[in-house]
Amino acid sequence: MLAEWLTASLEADASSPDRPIKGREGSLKGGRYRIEGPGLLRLIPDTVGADARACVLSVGIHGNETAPIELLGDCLARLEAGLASVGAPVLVILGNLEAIRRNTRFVETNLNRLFRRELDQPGDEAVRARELMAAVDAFFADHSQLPRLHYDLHTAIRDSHYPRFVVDPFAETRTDSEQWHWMAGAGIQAALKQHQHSWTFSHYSKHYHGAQAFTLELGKALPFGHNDLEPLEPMGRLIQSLIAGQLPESGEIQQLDGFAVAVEVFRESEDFALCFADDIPNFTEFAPGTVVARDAQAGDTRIGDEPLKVVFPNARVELGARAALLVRPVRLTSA
Ligand SMILES: O=C(O)CCC(=O)N[C@@H](CCC(=O)O)C(=O)O
Ligand SMILES: [Zn+2]
Repeated sequence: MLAEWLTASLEADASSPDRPIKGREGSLKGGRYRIEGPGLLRLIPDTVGADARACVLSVGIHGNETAPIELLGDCLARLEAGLASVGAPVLVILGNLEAIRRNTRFVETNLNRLFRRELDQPGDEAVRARELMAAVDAFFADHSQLPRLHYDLHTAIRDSHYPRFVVDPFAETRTDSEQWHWMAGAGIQAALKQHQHSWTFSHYSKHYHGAQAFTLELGKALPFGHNDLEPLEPMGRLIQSLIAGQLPESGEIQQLDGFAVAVEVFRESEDFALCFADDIPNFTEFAPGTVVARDAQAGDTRIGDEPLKVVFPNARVELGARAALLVRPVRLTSA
């Protein structure tokens, strides 16, 4: 049943989405699972491992980013087959169910900009954001004695000079350097530190719950069945270690290239354009003086005295939304 949970969540009747599966429980090696609602599953250990974290693992916050869903599906299948065990409490989240069904990034609005407690807007994605925030709040409250962790797994729209990288959301709390070691051990190639609040799902867990929380970009967004999961095997092992309540494989910080956001470009008007080809890879560098964006209201965005690299460029975002990040190299420290 567990391996089918992802499929069952997607197949649930949209008019009564939780009817077929909510409340179902089953046993696993080392513990059990309980289905909490549509796209919400808890793994419950019999005994919590000495190195366990309270882990939130989310996928499908953007509906067309399928590789993380397949990766997590493989981890759940291994659990169900008794090839792996549960040793930590885990909340598994399948984010935007309707967008996954439609293989689209979102239906009405980008779910990954809605994770703020004051959110009062209507619409299906806002309803889902409130459900997911409540699920995370309840989960962390139930495990307040454990360190908190949230990995929100994504894939990027375009190719990248670093196919696998993490975004470290801005927050008052420090990022634990142990995380850089785990990321390096899991085949992550770069880390990008945010400079201001972004109201993404990982930011929610870091800002409101003090969790170690990241958005992980694991390759390029492709439809189900077209993903090459081989480069994600080390990430699969990291996830399996977290579920088992064990310390993951550790790599060297030097294996990760560090970056920090220098400029965030927002689309302020209908008359907005990015001044480079639509298909350039993430982390493409622009020389000082280059105009990278034109906006009828905000004016031109020109690279200043130092070269900057562009990440997540997207001219077709909603008005007021982020259209690109311009980033500079920084050193990741183990302090
Ligand atoms: O490839 C892209 O342009 C977007 C990929 C994606 O969905 N990225 C996340 C990053 C979230 C963050 O900044 O932490 C997003 O845009 O929501
Ligand atoms: Zn995404």
